[in-house]
Amino acid sequence: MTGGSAGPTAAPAANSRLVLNPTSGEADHTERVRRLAAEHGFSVVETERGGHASELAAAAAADDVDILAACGGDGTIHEVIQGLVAANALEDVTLAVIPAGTANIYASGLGIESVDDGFAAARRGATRGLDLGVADGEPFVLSAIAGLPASASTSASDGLKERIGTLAFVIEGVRTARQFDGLEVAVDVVADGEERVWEALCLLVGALRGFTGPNEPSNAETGRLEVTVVDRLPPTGAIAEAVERRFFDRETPHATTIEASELEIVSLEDEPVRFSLDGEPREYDRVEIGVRPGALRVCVGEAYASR
Ligand SMILES: Nc1ncnc2c1ncn2[C@@H]1O[C@H](COP(=O)(O)OP(=O)(O)OP(=O)(O)O)[C@@H](O)[C@H]1O
Repeated sequence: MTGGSAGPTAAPAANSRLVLNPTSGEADHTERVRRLAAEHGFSVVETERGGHASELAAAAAADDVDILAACGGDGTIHEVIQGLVAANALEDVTLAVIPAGTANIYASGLGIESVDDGFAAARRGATRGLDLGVADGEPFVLSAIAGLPASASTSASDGLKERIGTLAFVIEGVRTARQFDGLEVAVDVVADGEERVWEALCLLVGALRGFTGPNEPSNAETGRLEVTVVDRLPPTGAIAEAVERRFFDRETPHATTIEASELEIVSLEDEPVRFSLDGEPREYDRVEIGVRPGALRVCVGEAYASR
């Protein structure tokens, strides 16, 4: 029997590979994902250490893989995309996302809430070209946040992360804001061809707009970054306002939100600016942030299409 089109092996017929981070989330997904991957025609490569997912993604591109699935949390997706960008392979490879991490914010935004959803989306084959943020040459899919303690993005409790995703990172940042003195940066933003310069306390740059968690609409197809700049103010209150502005869409007097195609951030202090890039800590004395519109071809779930 050759099998009907409804069978799990019907698609993808292409050269499909899955990069599996066995340590993501509860680290109990490996066996099941391996079985489902085999059923869906994906060969599997496992990461052995931090950063390995980037190398495996670049190797997949070199092997002419058409559909590359990233199985893990947002950190794994971040690394896989880094590898594809480094290999200059974004145009040749379609990304599939199989959520198995603690925070699966990107998957949620794609309408993919489970491992099964991820494989179903890959099989369905509906794709979108989504915007990719770029900070100092490094791609990010969710956000670049400066002005929160470096630990904020990673210290939120797992339960909190699971429930409210990105917001947890920011709330944790606000909670621990007393531990830092504030950010002194100059922000130069190009929006609609006009240039604006701020001295800011806190900066939230989203590649995906309104990307607050499950059930929230997302839009990564504007070709623009959503930039929230918080004026210099006593830290805790100002950041809380930024959070309200960014995540609850409330008007706040000290935060400005604009859509921009590029921005430059320069530290006005002796030390570099600490960023959280998709939850990963980074430091820059000066950084250019831009966007590659529609650069990432991604399999989306049915929930995404219905938005
Ligand atoms: N085999 C491995 N052993 C240890 N760490 C690994 C391995 N493979 C990948 N990593 C690291 O795992 C992290 C990615 O975790 P991921 O986001 O997928 O899962 P997570 O459970 O959601 O993690 P987080 O708590 O950071 O959100 C990255 O920092 C990556 O470098």
